[in-house]
Amino acid sequence: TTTLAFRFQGGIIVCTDSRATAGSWIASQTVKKVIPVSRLSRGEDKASDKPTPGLLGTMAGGAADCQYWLRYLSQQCTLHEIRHKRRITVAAASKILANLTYAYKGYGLSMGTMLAGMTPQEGPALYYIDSDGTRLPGNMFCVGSGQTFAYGVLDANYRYDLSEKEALDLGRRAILAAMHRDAYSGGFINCYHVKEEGWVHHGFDDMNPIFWKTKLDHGEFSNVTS
Ligand SMILES: C#CCCCC(=O)N[C@@H](Cc1ccccc1)C(=O)N[C@@H](CC(C)C)B(O)O
Repeated sequence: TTTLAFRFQGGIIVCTDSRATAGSWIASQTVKKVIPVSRLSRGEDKASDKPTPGLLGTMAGGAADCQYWLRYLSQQCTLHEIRHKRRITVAAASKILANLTYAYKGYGLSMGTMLAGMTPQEGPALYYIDSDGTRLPGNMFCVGSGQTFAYGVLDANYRYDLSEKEALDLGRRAILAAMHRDAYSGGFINCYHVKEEGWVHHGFDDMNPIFWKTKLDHGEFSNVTS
């Protein structure tokens, strides 16, 4: 897995790959590793331009652990919003998950997650939470077996004042680099933009045509002979 998220002037970009593995077996190429955490989404979240209010969570590590506990978190967030009649803050949502993983520390959970959202109280907020019980606020995180490849691209090109298009393209290019080099990352590039009104899905695109187009149009990956 390769997942990334970064804050910039236009909100937060969240991008992931879609591969699940079991050793060298590729179990899936179509895993949805970004899930809406508040407002349990019903049905397909087609790439559209209308923002959906709420937070996004990302998955890396044990597939079952991530799927189970992010759904649990989503339910806890919904309960919070019912009881307090207002959207949960990213700080509070991440604390629910961090407290849960810390309670299970040593039991063998494997999860590396990020929570991203924009609330009136916090503005654009991004947290890293993992199964060790670590909870960190930050401006940029890359999580998963391909994280180092993604960091290389982000660290070389990130600026806070990127335009929305530049930020989306940078997020996708960083995931592409990791999908190319990391055997445990691949499949589709899943990309979201989180802003004031909520999140917008910007595509679930097969990496193959994107890789060859990047090579052709930008002369990158020139070490690769077709
Ligand atoms: C078979 C099968 C289902 C997937 C098994 C399964 O959890 N694979 C894991 C790798 C892993 C992790 C811990 C123990 C063993 C195997 C996996 O693919 N994780 C990806 C993210 C999840 C959300 C898909 B990524 O981190 O690589």
